[in-house]
Amino acid sequence: MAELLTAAEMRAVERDAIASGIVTGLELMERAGAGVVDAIFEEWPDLAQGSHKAVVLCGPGNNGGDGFVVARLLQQRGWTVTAHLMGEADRLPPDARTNHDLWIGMGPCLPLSDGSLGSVKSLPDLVVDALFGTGLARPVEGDAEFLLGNLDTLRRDFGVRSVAVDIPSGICSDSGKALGCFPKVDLTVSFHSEKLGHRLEQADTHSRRVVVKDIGLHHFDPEDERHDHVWCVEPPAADLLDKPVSGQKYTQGHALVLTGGAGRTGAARLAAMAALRVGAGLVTLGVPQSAMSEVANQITALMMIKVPDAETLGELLWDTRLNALCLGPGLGLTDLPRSLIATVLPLRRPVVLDADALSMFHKTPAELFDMLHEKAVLTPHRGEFARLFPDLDQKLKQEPQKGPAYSKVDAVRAAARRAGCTVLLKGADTVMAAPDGRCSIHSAQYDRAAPWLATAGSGDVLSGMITGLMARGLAPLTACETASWLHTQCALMFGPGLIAEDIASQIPAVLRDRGIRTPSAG
Ligand SMILES: NC(=O)C1=CN([C@@H]2O[C@H](COP(=O)(O)OP(=O)(O)OC[C@H]3O[C@@H](n4cnc5c(N)ncnc54)[C@H](O)[C@@H]3O)[C@@H](O)[C@H]2O)[C@@H](O)CC1
Ligand SMILES: [K+]
Repeated sequence: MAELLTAAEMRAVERDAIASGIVTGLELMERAGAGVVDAIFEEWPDLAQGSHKAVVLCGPGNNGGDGFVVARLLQQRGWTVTAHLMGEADRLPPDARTNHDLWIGMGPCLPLSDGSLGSVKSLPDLVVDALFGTGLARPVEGDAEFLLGNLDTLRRDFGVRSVAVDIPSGICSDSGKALGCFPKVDLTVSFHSEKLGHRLEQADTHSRRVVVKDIGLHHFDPEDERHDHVWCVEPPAADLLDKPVSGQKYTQGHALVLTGGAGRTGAARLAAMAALRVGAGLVTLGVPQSAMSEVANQITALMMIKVPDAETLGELLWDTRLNALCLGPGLGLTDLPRSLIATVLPLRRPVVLDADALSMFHKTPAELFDMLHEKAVLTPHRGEFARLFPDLDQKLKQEPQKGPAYSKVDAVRAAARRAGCTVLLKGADTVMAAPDGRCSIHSAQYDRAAPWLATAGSGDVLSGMITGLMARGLAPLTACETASWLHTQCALMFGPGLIAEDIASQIPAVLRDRGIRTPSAG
């Protein structure tokens, strides 16, 4: 998986490299600027030919320094470039100052003003946003705010292209939140690794695309035992999803999904089908008396068993082959579900709690947390998260006044620690964390945007996938990562018109696509 860095981690990587003597800050800045120019020409090959006009907006820190490198390299390609500096050249940090001084020997450097983007009669072909990067500390105001706000209009109405250096200015690189205003750019070019802010919140609304340019720094090792890095979920390895050729159904686990009463069993059936499709050997629905005939009429490969009360469930779970459970989808909010949960959790078996199983504890979250354990997974959407962790949700909601802002990663890590289990907070930026601090983000954004996944029952399918993967023996966080990727991939494979029933039906195609062998090929 690919690392996602905070600003502090990025600074530490840079500091270590400079201290070791393998590179200087000035060399890193040169590589960063050259990376931006390469990315511009890769994105728009027509700009690589001939002479064009660029405006480079340079801020008061090293992001601005990168901007001066870009200005110089474009000018050397025969472009007409104007740089605009926010603040005083004397106050630039040393490497940025050096690049500023190199630039003023080559072309104009004007103070940043509300006219920096030119007039309708003299618009540039390209605007480079190098105002703020990982050092954004407070909301953007004044002329910078005005200019950034205009970039989208220039793109839409006049075809002016825009590129952000490192991150669109105004977006906090640790949280993805806007501090004041933010631009909408065509392309963002970051360095070394993506930052959290490229994946959190509505990241793909401020940049249509992000590319990362290598600047010769050291990457973290995914096998590193340290728990403080955040990882971006990537496609799971085929052998994680494949089944052993000689296996029989019990080697792949037996999941139990509990349904609600009559008329409310659809959500659990969706979850159960998803658990079966991701490869659990057997999946049984635990059904109250009132819903027995409804469920019996709807299932074929799934099995069912009557679970009228907590006592029956307790007896059923003497069978330790029932090795993963799912409670919540359509379960209801009465006393019965509460007693079912109180029966399941002390057994410390892998379990997913979703939907009603979360909401029913909104007045007494501590009661739930006391029962949870490290094999449990909570899969709240934002509303359910707010009910269980109101203080964390409140912090997350607050409009930030300084950077780095409190992020979804901070909130989900705190939630996992408090609950003592893995927590997965759903969204286009799904954040999942284990109680020991390990954390990943699955991003259904940019070229993996899957808006059709926002459909009734979609979350139930995700819970079922996690349950099925845990039945197959995956650890909770790995099951969450794998399921989030599969869930989105199924939606992308199906395309527009997707409803919840379609998601799990795409799993075979997704598995084939991942290179999972068919028996005949084995
Ligand atoms: N850390 C690294 O390894 C590298 C960093 N590089 C560049 O350096 C950038 C980080 O540089 P800096 O740490 O100097 O940070 P920035 O250049 O992002 O900004 C910091 C400066 O902006 C001011 N500032 C922050 N928010 C403001 C606001 N809202 N209004 C007005 N002024 C504000 C700060 O007081 C400070 O002067 C990266 O984003 C990247 O572009 C690259 O040169 C490559 C290597
Ligand atoms: K920027």
